[in-house]
Amino acid sequence: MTIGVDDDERAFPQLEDGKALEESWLQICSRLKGEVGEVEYRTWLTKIALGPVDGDEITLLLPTRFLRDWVRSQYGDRLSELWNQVMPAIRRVELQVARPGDPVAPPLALSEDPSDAVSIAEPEEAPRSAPEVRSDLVTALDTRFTFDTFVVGKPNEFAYACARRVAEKPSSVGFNPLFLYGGVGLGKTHLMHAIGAELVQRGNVSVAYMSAEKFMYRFIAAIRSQSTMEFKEQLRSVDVLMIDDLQFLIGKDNTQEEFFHTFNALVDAGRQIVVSADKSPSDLSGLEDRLRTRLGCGMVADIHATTFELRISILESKAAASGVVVPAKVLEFLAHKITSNVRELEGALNRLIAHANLFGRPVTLEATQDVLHDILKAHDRRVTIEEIQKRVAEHWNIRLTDMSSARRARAVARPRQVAMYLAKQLTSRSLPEIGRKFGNRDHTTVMHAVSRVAELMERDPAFAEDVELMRRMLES
Ligand SMILES: Nc1ncnc2c1ncn2[C@@H]1O[C@H](COP(=O)(O)OP(=O)(O)OP(=O)(O)O)[C@@H](O)[C@H]1O
Repeated sequence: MTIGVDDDERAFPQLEDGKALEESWLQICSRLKGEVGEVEYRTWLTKIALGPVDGDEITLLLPTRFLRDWVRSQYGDRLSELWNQVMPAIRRVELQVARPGDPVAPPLALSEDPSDAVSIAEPEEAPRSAPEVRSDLVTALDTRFTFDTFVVGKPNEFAYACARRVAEKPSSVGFNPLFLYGGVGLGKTHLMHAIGAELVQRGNVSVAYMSAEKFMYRFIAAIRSQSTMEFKEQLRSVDVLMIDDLQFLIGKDNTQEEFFHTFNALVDAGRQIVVSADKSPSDLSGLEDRLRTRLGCGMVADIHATTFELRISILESKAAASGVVVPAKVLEFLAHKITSNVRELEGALNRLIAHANLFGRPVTLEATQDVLHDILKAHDRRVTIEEIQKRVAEHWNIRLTDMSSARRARAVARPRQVAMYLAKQLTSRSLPEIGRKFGNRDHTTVMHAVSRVAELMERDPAFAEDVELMRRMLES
């Protein structure tokens, strides 16, 4: 088959050949979608527009240099193969950045779902794993976190309603940015992923979700590799940008600055921003004033601590989804005992369910007390990290603020490590949670502190006695 293209003209082929080209493209899209999965397809591949054909070469156009490079590196070979299979006259595929005035066929609208439009057998091979391809900028959306699996109650109904609204009508006046805040493990990340999943499912939007920590590391990496322009371009080409745990940017002035510019560029271009943090914008001291002001300009929604009723509903829903029968008595017991956050509640229930499945025994109250012995013990003590920091600071005669400061002098660093060690031993907080309470330190710093203190306790009996004394005081 030949494609009627005048050599000098490099025009998008019209009439029959144009139609054939479009049909081939629909088939290729359908195959690609089956191979890479819905989310990835919508994020990256719907940005491609058909460009001109020149002899045996077709040009595919992308809106930015970054996208062009990304699509070339991730899908370039596959695109060539598919074109060649579907339309053997095409032997080469050229990927280019669209220039103003380029003759192009528009990208595929999502309403024209290619898999519906053309019936083609799905490929046999397993789809490429999304996290691998997206890890460079975005974290793949967790498919478990949807609106359907989010249990709504008084403490989170407002945040839930706002999240739904943004998912239904992104960038509406008054909802941009959407700022979700609340304590640890109360569902902020879950709601953000739910927004992303809904948006991707509904329409032709590209969604980027990442933690503020990842934002910073990507930014630093871009500076090192002298590719900040690409980083900016990549971020600014998305329709919806979601940044989780923004409090991580406190004290990271350069990254804050970059985020501020990205934020402005996106909002000015009518794109949606969703941000989460552990405090409201006005309480995020340590963030630049101008950023705090802009963050508070849209909709600010608080997720409150769970109530007993909400904890029960969440447990009921998760138990039902697992298929294991968990008696109401056990659910009530857990909802009474584990009040701090949903993540822990869920973790406890999952452990019970795993136990029941493994040993084929029914879940009873006795079994619960036995299986969750350590978690329940930690909750009985109810020692808080703040309390540990205060007692340790008093004992070693340092300022409480040094628990979160950047000072590295041993007289300060050692008691801080002891406090981290005790926080790990006496509370059920995870390493990242502990790190956050110690001036937003990384979980690896906490891990190092825990092993360092354990090692010192083995070597130095006087030090071990000090730490043990501290532990007894805190436990009593
Ligand atoms: N209302 C809810 N319904 C169902 N599951 C929930 C709800 N709230 C929280 N969860 C579950 O609890 C776990 C922790 O939630 P999530 O990670 O969203 O918390 P977070 O507020 O982002 O915490 P962090 O401050 O640590 O970032 C997740 O597995 C989530 O699915």
